[in-house]
Amino acid sequence: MLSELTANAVADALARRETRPFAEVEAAALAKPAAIDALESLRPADHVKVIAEIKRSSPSRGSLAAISDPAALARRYELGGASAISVLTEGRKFGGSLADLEAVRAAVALPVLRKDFIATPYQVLEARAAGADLVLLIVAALDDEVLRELYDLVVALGMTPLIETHSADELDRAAALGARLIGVNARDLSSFELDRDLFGRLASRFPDGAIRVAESAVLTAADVAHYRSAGADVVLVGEALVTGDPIANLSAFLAV
Ligand SMILES: O=P(O)(O)OC[C@@H](O)[C@@H](O)c1c[nH]c2ccccc12
Repeated sequence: MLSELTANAVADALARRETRPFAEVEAAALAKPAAIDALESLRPADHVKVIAEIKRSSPSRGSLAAISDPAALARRYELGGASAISVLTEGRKFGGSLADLEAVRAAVALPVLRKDFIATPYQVLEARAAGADLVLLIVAALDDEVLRELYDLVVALGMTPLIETHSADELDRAAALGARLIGVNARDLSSFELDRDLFGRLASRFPDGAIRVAESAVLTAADVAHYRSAGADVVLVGEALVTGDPIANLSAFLAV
């Protein structure tokens, strides 16, 4: 079942009146320098890798941090050893924007993820035009036909799709796409409840060769260790980094 949050965000995306014509965004996307190869940056290593997220607020946690200068925060993430930066671009619930992503892109050499409720090709083109290297696609939000269309477009534009799942069935759908980078979100987008053990229960279902990302619910190094021992190659962390000292937290997480 589609959560209310996801359903509303997808409805917003589908209903948006675009200010820039499709052809113009497409041309801007195609004119960009090539995207960074995020599969290379996130390749499994003998240490866990971190995707560090820029997130002002969320429906489950309310306001987290003001973040007046996302570019400065992204530079701290880079300095602290993050392997990629996630930028929430959803405005209504998460307080983000594509302008945040553009500012981050200009400030760091790391791959940048557009984290949003992506439901249309227009949003994918917009992501590339803003300089994104990765695009999040949430399996629960998309039927297989649209998921395939968006996945193929992300790849055709030279970007990497991060496929978000929250159940065995969704993980199987991600595998059927041929996804190389798959996340399990510990947060249930309907109830907002966290289940740190979901990743571990699903870990054996990841397709061979896929990079395994544990998303959400990392507050301490012990949480990172928990995910790592369950098989995570990468952890995606928001709250702990925007509310705490990002450099100190990153160094603790990377030492796991
Ligand atoms: O702040 P946390 O618990 O570290 O979580 C980060 C990230 O996983 C979370 O922001 C997220 C994961 N999937 C999403 C989909 C939409 C919006 C947000 C998200």
